Amino acid sequence: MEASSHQHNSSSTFFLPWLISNLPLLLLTFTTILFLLKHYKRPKKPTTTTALPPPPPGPRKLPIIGNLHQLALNGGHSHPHRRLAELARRHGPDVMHLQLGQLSHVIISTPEAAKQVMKTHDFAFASRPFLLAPSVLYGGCNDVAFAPYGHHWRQLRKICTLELLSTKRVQSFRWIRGQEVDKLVLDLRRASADASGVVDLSRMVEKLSAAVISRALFGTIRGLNQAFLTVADNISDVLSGFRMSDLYPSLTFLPVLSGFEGKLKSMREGASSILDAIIDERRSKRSSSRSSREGGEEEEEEDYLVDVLLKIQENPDQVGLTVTTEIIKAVTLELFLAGGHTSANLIEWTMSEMMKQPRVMQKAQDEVRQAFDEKGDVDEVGLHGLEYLDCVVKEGLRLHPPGPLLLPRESREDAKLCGYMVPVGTKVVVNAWAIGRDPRYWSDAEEFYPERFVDCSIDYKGNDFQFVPFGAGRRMCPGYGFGIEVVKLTLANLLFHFSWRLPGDSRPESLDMTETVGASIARKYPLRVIPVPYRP
Ligand code: HEM
Repeated sequence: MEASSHQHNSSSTFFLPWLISNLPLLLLTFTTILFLLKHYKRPKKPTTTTALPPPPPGPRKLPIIGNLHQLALNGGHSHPHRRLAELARRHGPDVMHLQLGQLSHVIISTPEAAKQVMKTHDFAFASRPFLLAPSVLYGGCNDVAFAPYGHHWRQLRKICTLELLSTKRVQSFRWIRGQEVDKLVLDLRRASADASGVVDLSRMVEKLSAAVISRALFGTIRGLNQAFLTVADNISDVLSGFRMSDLYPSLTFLPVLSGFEGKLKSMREGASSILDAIIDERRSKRSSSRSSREGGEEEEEEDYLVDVLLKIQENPDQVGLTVTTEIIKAVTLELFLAGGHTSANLIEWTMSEMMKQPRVMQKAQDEVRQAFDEKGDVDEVGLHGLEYLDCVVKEGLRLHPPGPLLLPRESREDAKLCGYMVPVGTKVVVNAWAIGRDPRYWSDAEEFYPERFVDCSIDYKGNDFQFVPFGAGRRMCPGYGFGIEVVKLTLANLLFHFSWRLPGDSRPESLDMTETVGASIARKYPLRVIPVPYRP
């Protein structure tokens, strides 16, 4: 007891002087704590307005393959644009998430969502994902369409819009289109004199379209065009669809083991050696015409698209990009692929739709014949007043956009789409085919009815998001003017010079309209028809 009272006394005698001497420090600490307590703000619990938006909805995913099985399952339609439209209806009408292999994809299926991707957030979605086939075929990112967003793409895109595919340049090739369409009409006349009179219009139109673009690109180069056509045909097949090598990019051995990479490399070598020969020939033609000009002889050489690129190569200060021969080869090959099949497919589908609906064919024919009857032939300048033909072409594009899923984009930053979060690096696929058939925007959407475009300002120039066959925004097709001229001139000639019948006793409504899968959607079965000349 005594010991404890002693202890107590000794501690109080020690504590008091300590307290007095440290009082200022204690007061400071105490007031600091009080201050901090008063001004400390608890971090707010996330409220619904500041919370991250949810990811887009989508069907359930399986391990490893994600949703690949849903894309592959036929369900009556084997084509990706049809299958994606069907899945979107059930799982994500505007924006749908699909895990395809290792890659996160977002599928856009309505005009509202398309507007957000290609207008509101166009900058965020202006890049392209890495795809093995174009990367090997174009020797890295030497081309335009598959190049990621950046300096190289911006400069090449400028060259495309200002130099290669400008309205003036497209007009300068009017004589090529005229000559090739005249050849087609002549061939059809000859065929109509044959016993059966049946022609494979799909093949003939394909030939015409390839000839127009290859002559605009390279002029006429003996023997080389046909070889180039064959190589380019094979290439366009490998550029289509979703490929395993792209969906599992980390499995780099896949394309090697399957032989796909080897096939791509040999295609590249084939195309490259033909293009080298074409470019050499154009270079020497240019230099000989330069020397004859210097020698006082006036020899005007036509500027084909490859010449425009060679000129830019010779004057590198013109653009902020060194245009190498590899770039020239990649761009010309790409323009050939982008411009050939697309126009041909649009012509064959529009003709097919008119074959199914003789009323539309007759109306379009009356318009064209009325415009050119006196002259006896169609000329391109006179086409611009033909309103119904315009509507027919638009309706063809609405129901059969040659690139139904446009070209894939990739998000360069996180973005909010229709209330959903789309993280950087997501692959974005716009289903232009589904958008063109959205029943909220198009009445009797499945019907070929060109009158819907009469007195209607909706156009394909990238401002109306319910109709985006050429895409919109920074990545929109720069060649639509070129394509549309070929399509209109060909259709007008087919309508003016011939009436059309189906072989045998086939009824128009029974014409098969099955699609085949390729870089551009073509008819599975060629359009076999009988041309009956309007005038002998
Ligand atoms: C009816 C004919 C054509 C159709 C339907 C068509 C359609 C398209 C589509 C859907 C795209 C992707 C747009 C996007 O991703 O938003 C595209 C891109 C492109 N098209 Fe066309 N096209 C046609 C004709 C042409 C022609 C004739 C050329 C050139 C000769 C051409 C050159 C290109 C190029 C270079 C790109 C890539 C643009 C880029 O990524 O910056 N196209 N086209």
